[in-house]
Amino acid sequence: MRTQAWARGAVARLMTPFNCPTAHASSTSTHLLLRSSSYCLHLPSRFRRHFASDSSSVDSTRQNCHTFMEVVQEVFKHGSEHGARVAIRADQKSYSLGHLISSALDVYNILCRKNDAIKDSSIKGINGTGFLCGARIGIVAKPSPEFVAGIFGTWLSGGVAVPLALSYPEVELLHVMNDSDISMILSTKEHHDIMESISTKCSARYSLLPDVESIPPKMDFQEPLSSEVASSVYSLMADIDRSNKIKGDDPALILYTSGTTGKPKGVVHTHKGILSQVQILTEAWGYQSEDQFLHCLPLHHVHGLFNALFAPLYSGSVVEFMPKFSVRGVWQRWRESYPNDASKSDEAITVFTGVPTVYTRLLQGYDGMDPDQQSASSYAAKQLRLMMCGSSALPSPLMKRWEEVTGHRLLERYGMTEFVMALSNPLHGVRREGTVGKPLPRVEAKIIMEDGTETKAGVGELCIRSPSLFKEYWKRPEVTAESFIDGGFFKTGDTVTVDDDGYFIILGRTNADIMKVGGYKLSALEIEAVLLEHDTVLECAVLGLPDEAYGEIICAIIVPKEEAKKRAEQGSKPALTLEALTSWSKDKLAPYKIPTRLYLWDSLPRNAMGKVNKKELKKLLEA
Ligand SMILES: Nc1ncnc2c1ncn2[C@@H]1O[C@H](COP(=O)(O)OP(=O)(O)OP(=O)(O)O)[C@@H](O)[C@H]1O
Repeated sequence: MRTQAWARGAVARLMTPFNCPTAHASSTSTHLLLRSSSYCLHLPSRFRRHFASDSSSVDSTRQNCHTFMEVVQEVFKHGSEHGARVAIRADQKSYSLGHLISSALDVYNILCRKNDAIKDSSIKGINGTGFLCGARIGIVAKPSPEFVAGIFGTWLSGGVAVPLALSYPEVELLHVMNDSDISMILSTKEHHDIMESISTKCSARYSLLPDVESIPPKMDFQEPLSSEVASSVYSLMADIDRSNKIKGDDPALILYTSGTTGKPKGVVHTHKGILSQVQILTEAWGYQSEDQFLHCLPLHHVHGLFNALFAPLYSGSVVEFMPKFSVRGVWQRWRESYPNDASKSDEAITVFTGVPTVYTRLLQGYDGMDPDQQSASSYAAKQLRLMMCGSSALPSPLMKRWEEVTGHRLLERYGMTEFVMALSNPLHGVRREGTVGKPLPRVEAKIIMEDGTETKAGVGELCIRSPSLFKEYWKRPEVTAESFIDGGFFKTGDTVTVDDDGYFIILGRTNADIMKVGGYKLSALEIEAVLLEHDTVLECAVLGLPDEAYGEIICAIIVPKEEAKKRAEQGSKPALTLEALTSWSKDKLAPYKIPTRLYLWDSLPRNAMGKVNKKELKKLLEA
């Protein structure tokens, strides 16, 4: 029987003496390891349970867990097979949960070694436990196993992980780092120089994330971990856990909002909240250990982090990172998964989630393919189990076209940095276009009108209560206090209504998408949805601009489709005029909803999540 090299490496690394409070506890298990002579025993079959669908014992122990890391530890403890199963794929390599944990323990060691320095520079005001006492650890890495190990290692150490965007310009990165008082930055070789220099500027420590070892290509990934290695790694984690007990209420994560309506705010999530959220998503969307996710989203927002990473890992699914979204790459990956001969590859993708712009771009790519490739692509996409969309409104024409091409009626859901996901169309049942469905399990939603009273069917502000609600805005106690109404419901700032069957309709951000025109309150999202039905329109953003007579006037910024642009260039005329748009809109929109100003642009400025910052656009247009 083979001994797994990575696991032996992990054990060797675990023998590194710690200069931290947990060192003594940990050394007990390292002594045990020193005495073990064989790593080749397999665990008894009763421990070889299925990762997610296993029945009694894993489930019941999981229910007693208060943190995501406790769940990871439980799963690892309950079966060596689980530790050896592929959890992540990236750059043509596969990584098991065991590899991730082993690397997380390395990160723990790094943080232990720099413990005093980290604590010195960590600020008060956060009630964390563990040896890091809630110090913020910035994680700057592309979507990769190193990123995941960085988060796990931070959590094991009692730190608060702050995933940072690689796309941020230096000023913004510095703003977030200074705002969250980062004590230490963990990054990878690729970003070494810039991160080292930035860490100096914000007086933070800096360290490289250790490389995560991958499963050797020829190794059967189902081969169980040797029992002694598995139990040694587990007992070390248990030691850490005993002496470094992290509580469910402790802060675990700070994520920054997209900044669509103002300067990004740091949102603090607890361990308990994170665990609740992954359980809610697993239950609602049927995530399972057979699932394989193709992940092409940034990891500093909830969509990429929870929906496409934490919840799949919790469910025992495989997450395959495609760090740079590529239209061609996604279609190709689906075609490889399901070659057009009724076969399915072992690594076939089953779940995909994206923002509306991702689906728009995938359709553009599809339109550029030859008929054979189109048919192979449609066939392959149809075989996936689930395709989801969210983070901004999914326009009806896009939803319809996607369904024609792939057979998938996209599951649209609604979420926010502050509570992750709250409303969703169903996995089974009617997915209603133009709506974001109903509250997820254990989530409560109510609509509060301007006078402060609740309405069951009218228009008002959506308020959410959920076990996954954030703890607070980082260092903004007044803003936190103002964001809640009685009973602990969070005010989302989104104006919504419901249809006759209780499906929620998002009318938009109250302070960016709700326009006040001549006494009417209008939803920019509703008008955008109609304009997108026009043959010429590829993308659009509708917003209100100040006007003396009407309060605001409706302005539409339209990105025309390529063919329309070409036709217009040939005829030396604009792709669309305001007159033409007005006449086309007459039987689709009430007269007071028809835009009175039109701009034709080549593209819309979007952030990493594909969102348009209307506040910035307004400033630009007003100027
Ligand atoms: N399916 C959806 N349809 C319409 N809007 C959505 C949908 N999903 C999310 N959103 C919008 O995204 C918002 C949440 O995004 P996020 O938490 O990133 O904050 P933001 O509003 O973009 O930024 P900030 O809070 O900094 O202004 C929601 O409040 C809502 O306006």
